[in-house]
Amino acid sequence: MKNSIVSIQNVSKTYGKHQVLKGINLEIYEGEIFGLLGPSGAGKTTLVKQLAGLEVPTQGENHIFSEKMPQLDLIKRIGYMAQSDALYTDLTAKENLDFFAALYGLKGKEKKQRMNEVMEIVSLTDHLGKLVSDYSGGMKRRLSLAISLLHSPGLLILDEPTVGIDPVLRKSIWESFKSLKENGTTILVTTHVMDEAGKCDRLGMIRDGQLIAAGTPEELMQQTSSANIEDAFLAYGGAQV
Ligand SMILES: Nc1ncnc2c1ncn2[C@@H]1O[C@H](COP(=O)(O)OP(=O)(O)OP(=O)(O)O)[C@@H](O)[C@H]1O
Repeated sequence: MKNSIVSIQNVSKTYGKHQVLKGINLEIYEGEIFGLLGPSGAGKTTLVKQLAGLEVPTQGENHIFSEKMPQLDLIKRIGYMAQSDALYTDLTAKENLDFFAALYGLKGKEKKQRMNEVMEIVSLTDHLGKLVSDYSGGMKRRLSLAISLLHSPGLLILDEPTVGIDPVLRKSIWESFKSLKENGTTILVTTHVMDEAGKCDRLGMIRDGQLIAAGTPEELMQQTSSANIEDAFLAYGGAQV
């Protein structure tokens, strides 16, 4: 039996008169890399923010680790990387890491070890002492990713983590996702990049607030007789992503 880590149960969200999410049902299982794909404005960020505990649904429920969100204890077990970096630019990377490590209750040797490990994963070890204002866009994304990993979360939610990151580094970041997955971390990632979508264990295609398809990349391509994910998405009625 697969262990469900994320359970989205009939979730809808309305802002004023605008219904942004429409009756979404989805299960994400332990150790999966699940990709959420969809055009701009489809509702991906709205959904992942709910899963990170930053928003609540208008209808329906989200359960993480079998418990109803939002809940402070659950939030501590989730790593979240938002679409825009939430960094203190007038501090160094190390000072940023120190700040977030303190929020997660990391101290002493453990803190130092985790800080080194996460900076190693994102290849920023040599830039620990640099002011974040002197970081490039891609370096800031990587630092945000390092911060989301600090407390070794069981569920990692990444909203377009590789925007502004060059292909070589993107490849190495995806390799780290794979090793995190092998250690049991469940990863939910939103993306526009088709090549990344193909690396996910399963994909969910979202359009106009509705989940229009979910399955492995192979299943989605087979069901639509498509040669690639982009064509499968278009066949499901998705707009250009
Ligand atoms: N706080 C809010 N108040 C009103 N409307 C909102 C709010 N947040 C999101 N929306 C609207 O909800 C819709 C979905 O936005 P969302 O950011 O979830 O899309 P997305 O799929 O993540 O897009 P992108 O790929 O561009 O990030 C958009 O029309 C957006 O304007």
